[in-house]
Parts: sequence; structure tokens; C-alpha cells
Amino acid sequence: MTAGSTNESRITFEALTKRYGARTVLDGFDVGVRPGSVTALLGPNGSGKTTALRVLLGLERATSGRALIGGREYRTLDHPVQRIGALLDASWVHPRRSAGDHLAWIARASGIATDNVTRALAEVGLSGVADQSAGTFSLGMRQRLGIAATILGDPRVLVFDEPLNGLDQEGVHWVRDFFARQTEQGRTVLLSTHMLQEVEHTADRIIVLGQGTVLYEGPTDGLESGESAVEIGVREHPDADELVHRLAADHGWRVEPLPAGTGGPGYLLRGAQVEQVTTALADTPLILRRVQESGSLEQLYGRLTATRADYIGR
Ligand SMILES: Nc1ncnc2c1ncn2[C@@H]1O[C@H](COP(=O)(O)OP(=O)(O)OP(=O)(O)O)[C@@H](O)[C@H]1O
Repeated sequence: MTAGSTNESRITFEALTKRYGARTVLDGFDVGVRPGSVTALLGPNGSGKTTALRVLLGLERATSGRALIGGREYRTLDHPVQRIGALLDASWVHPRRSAGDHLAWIARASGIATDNVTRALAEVGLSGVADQSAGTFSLGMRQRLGIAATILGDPRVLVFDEPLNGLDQEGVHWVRDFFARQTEQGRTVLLSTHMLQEVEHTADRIIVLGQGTVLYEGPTDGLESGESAVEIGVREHPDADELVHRLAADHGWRVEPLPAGTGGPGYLLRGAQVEQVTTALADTPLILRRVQESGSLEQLYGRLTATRADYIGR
């Protein structure tokens, strides 16, 4: 792959802000999506994932900032369907039209040679039902048909909104394998999801979206196997901050305050092990209320999105 084609496959959100009236949905959302990776845009319901994708696809205008495909905004692309394929809603298909006709119709409307229909149907395993009405398809088959439409123009960038929603196990596995095949060929896959459990097995990287901006961006595997960390909660104590920081300095841990909970302050101690922490705290006047290992995707997500309620309705 040439450097040029890598750049063409890159998605970039540049300080993207989107407001609906007084409501700020995206607030300087700024992140790049790497070619050759499956990247999950993760965030709670209403956090702005679909909005970010819709701006990328030219379906919404940004209030400020930009969303770029290979350095260009969607509306300036010469042959958009050959640059980016997107599936925002798999239910969008005429029920009486056959799978093949549905794709041929999209191909014609997009200026793509209809020969591509056969290739796309084969790629998603629907060749055998090409003449069957889409209305008779299961959700998983409709999803595959929607995916076939995204690859008609053989684009280097693929975007999906909640692609695993409602699928059974087999459907989920199929979609994951499909994504892996695409990135092996150097394509960029960006998907949105609000389901954390999906991410670890589906994506190589995650972008956590909250408070309208990027709360975290990084690989999914490092989250589980990376540096150890321990979350603690202690009872209110006038010197709690100072004591925790002193312990951390003695042991070489890094301290991050956690969002205030009930009953006392909380801290994330990076580089610490649970046993070290409980032993060290036993020599202080601090009373431990809770302690748990951290560093997993679930804990990270919980922590990052803990303050989202402050933002909604702003
Ligand atoms: N056209 C619009 N006018 C006003 N508000 C809108 C519009 N589109 C989206 N919103 C609001 O923007 C917020 C973000 O919506 P968005 O669909 O981007 O979130 P999401 O993260 O994709 O959530 P979900 O997982 O529920 O789809 C929501 O509160 C939504 O009500």
C-alpha cells in the first residue's frame, strides 16, 4: 500500500462542534481514525455518535470544525461512493425488491457499474438469495444486504452506525469477520456503538465520546493487559488528599482523582496493586471504603462517562 492510499483512507475529525439550538452535541471533537484498523466510536445513548457520522457523510453541517475523508470534506469528493461506504440504517430497503435489484438500483443511482453487484453479493454471502425479495430477509440478512451496498464502489473507508444491534451470535460473528477482512486489506472501518461489551471483540481501537469530546482514544488490547491500576474510595478525612499523594509518591504510583461519589473522595492509583494499596493504607488514619482493580475497558468507560449527566441538556 502506498502512503497516498493510506492517507486517502484516513478519517479526521477536526475540532468538530455541532449545536442544535442551545444544545451542544459535539464540542471540539478532535480525533483521527487510522487506516487498517476497526475503530469503535463508543459513547452512551445521545452522546453524539450518529451526529459525528452524519457530519462526516455530509448529511449534517458542522457548526464549526470539519470532518474529513482522506483530507477532504464529503461534499468535495469527486466520487464519494468510491471513497466511503456507509450504513446508518439497515432497515432501509424496499421489501418487494430483490436483493440483486436493490443493489443494482443503488449502483445505477451512484454511477457504479452493475457488475459490482455480483461481487458485493458474493462478498456478503447472499449470492444464493439474490433473486429473493428483501422483505423476506431476516435482520441478519438485511444487515448483510446493507453492508453489500457499502462496498459496491469498493471504497477504502467504511462507516457503520451500531452495526451489531439486534443481531444474533452468528450475525455478530459474521460482521466481525467481515470487518477483519476489510482491515486486512488496509481499509478503514469506523463503527459506532453504545455497547461496551461489543468493543473488545470487534474493534482494535476505541474512541470514547462523552461531554461532546474525545475522552479516550487508544488500542483496545492495551486496556486489559496494560499497566495495573487500583481505584479506592476513602472516608472523608481532612488530610485525605495529602496522605494519598504522599503514599503514591513513596510507592511510585500516579494519582488521579475520581469523580466525587457519596461518602468520601476517590482516587485512581496508576501502577499500584491492590495488596500494596491496602497494606500501605493500613499505616495511615484513612479508612478504606472500597478498593478494586482497575484498568479494564469497563472501568475506564464507567469512569470516563461518569460525568456525562452534567453535560446532557447543556
Ligand atoms: N436534528 C436534530 N435536532 C435536534 N437535536 C438533535 C438532532 N439530531 C440529534 N439531536 C440530539 O443530539 C443528541 C445526540 O444524538 P446522536 O443521535 O448523535 O447520539 P448517539 O450517540 O448516536 O446516540 P444513540 O446511541 O442513542 O443513537 C441527542 O440528544 C439528540 O436528541
